[in-house]
Amino acid sequence: MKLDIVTIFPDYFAPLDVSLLGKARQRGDVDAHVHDLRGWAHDRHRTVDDTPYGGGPGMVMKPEPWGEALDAIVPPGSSARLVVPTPSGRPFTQELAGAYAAEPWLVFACGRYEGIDARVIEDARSRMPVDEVSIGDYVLAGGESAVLVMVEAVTRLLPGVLGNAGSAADDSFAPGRMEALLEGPVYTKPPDWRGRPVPPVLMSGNHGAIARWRRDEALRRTAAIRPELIARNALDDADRRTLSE
Ligand SMILES: N#Cc1c(N)n[nH]c1-c1ccc2c(Cl)cn(Cc3cccnc3)c2c1
Repeated sequence: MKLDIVTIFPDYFAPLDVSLLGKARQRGDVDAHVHDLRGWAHDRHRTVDDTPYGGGPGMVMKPEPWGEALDAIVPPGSSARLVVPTPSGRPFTQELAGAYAAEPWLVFACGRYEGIDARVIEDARSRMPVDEVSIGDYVLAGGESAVLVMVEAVTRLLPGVLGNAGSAADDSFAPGRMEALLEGPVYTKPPDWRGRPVPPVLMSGNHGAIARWRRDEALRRTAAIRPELIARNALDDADRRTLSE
């Protein structure tokens, strides 16, 4: 996968060089590049913002630097999808992360201030698919944190990145039977810690009993914390018995 990120804070993306994503980059599984938008701002002060037409608080990101940046990064006719974080975007979900993981090339536009001049998105839509996406119902100061979240959620789904292909498939919101159950508790050594034992079933070696216990814990946790997700799952009689306890 090819990733391009445009931002006025390139240092925000130093985390892309660590952990699993860093290894994926070193292996060449992910070809990621971070671009400083100010490289396409040509005045002495590298200005990227100006006052909003119609008045109002704050500043708006000028269209010219963005237009030149996207022209330079995405040549006409190439196959990039532009993803623009915005508080008013469609929700970023595990399903969307899965769709993005199948894309050959994602370009992320990180805005700041009160947002990017709307004509930038309009112009980009004339030559590439554009998604305006929000990572949640809270307010950030810009798009960088959202892009870090989306890049992590997407690249961990790429083959070989996790190093354990099965774990992405077992995610709380991965497609499949447990597609919307919250993760249950996990344990590791020691078997007893501060007088707190690991649930014996997990050391029984009975894989059927372990799977049932894990699903029951996921059902109980989901019913307690996100009851609205229960209906999104295909429940069997054993599940319904657990939830009725
Ligand atoms: N994704 C997402 C997301 C989220 N979930 N919260 N905030 C954002 C987000 C994304 C992009 C920008 C850009 Cl560009 C500027 N701001 C600051 C701002 C704050 C309030 C109103 N207008 C602009 C952004 C906030």
